Amino acid sequence: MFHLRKVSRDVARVAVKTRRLSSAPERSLVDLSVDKEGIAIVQMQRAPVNSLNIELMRTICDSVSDLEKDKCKGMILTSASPNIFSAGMDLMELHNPDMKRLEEFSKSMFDLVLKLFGSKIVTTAAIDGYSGAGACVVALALDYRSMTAGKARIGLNDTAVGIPPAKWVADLMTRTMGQRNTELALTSSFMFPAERALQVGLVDEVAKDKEDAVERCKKFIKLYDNILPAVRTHTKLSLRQDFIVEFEKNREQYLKDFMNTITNPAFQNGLDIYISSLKQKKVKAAA
Ligand SMILES: CCCC/C=C/CC(=O)SCCNC(=O)CCNC(=O)[C@H](O)C(C)(C)COP(=O)(O)OP(=O)(O)OC[C@H]1O[C@@H](n2cnc3c(N)ncnc32)[C@H](O)[C@@H]1OP(=O)(O)O
Repeated sequence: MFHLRKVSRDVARVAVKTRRLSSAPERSLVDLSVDKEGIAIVQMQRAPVNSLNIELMRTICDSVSDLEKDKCKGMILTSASPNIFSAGMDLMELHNPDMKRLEEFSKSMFDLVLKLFGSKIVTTAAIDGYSGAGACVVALALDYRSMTAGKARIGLNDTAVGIPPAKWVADLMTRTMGQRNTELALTSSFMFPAERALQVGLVDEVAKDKEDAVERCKKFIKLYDNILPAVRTHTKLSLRQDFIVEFEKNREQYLKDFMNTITNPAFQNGLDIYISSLKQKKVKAAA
């Protein structure tokens, strides 16, 4: 039987005072700070929309590794962009890609999802704005999500972009929302406002603004204050092991499938149109 007791975590190295790690140039895509309680804020700051390119994904991944090494209590993934959590995968990485870079991109995406999903620390997201496709996948890989009410939307709109969701993506969503809700969400590419996302289990709480969303994440992380970190991690990972093992087993195939989808001329034609429509929207808005 596990003995649950109040533990004094080894946060001294990280929590003596609020620390910023964003001064190093390779860290400029995220602002990373740790408060005196050992809770880290990993704030994406790849303007304008935090689209996930190789560098941003690697930076988030490395930040989480650092926080694990430092035995942080938990992390909150958030965004510096007002009204946007992240626009998902960087469409420019997918548009007429260089094959070597596309392979690196796919690997970085897999590494990030596995790092977050299998992280030893408590992982949360404060979602204050749009969180589509790849960004929704990233959020789903975390332990907890709070999302602001209002204009923010979250969902896996892969089918709308012309990407049939991979089995692992569907599995990840099913673990959180169940089979029926996942089927509806994936086939329709529905983008959920916070209240609807809460109803289907896509997010855990609705917040009134970003500050409230961050506070809710902190409160969630602190729920574990009375649980031994090693026991919590062991329990989490044993419950997630099936997904991780299956992913590692099929990783090469997932890579091939993703690369085949992206390099398919029909997908590239659709992407041309999609990117033009994004640019057009901007032109129309400016007119
Ligand atoms: C784990 C992976 C498995 C799942 C695979 C997932 C694949 C994907 O993630 S594909 C990406 C899906 N994302 C989208 O479809 C979002 C598209 N973007 C939008 O709907 C809107 O841009 C927005 C709601 C995010 C923001 O709207 P807003 O009006 O504030 O800004 P815009 O003027 O539209 O955009 C500003 C600027 O950013 C460019 N941009 C937008 N999204 C992306 C993106 N995903 N990748 C690259 N660039 C993006 C947009 O074209 C504008 O660029 P310019 O300033 O140069 O015109």
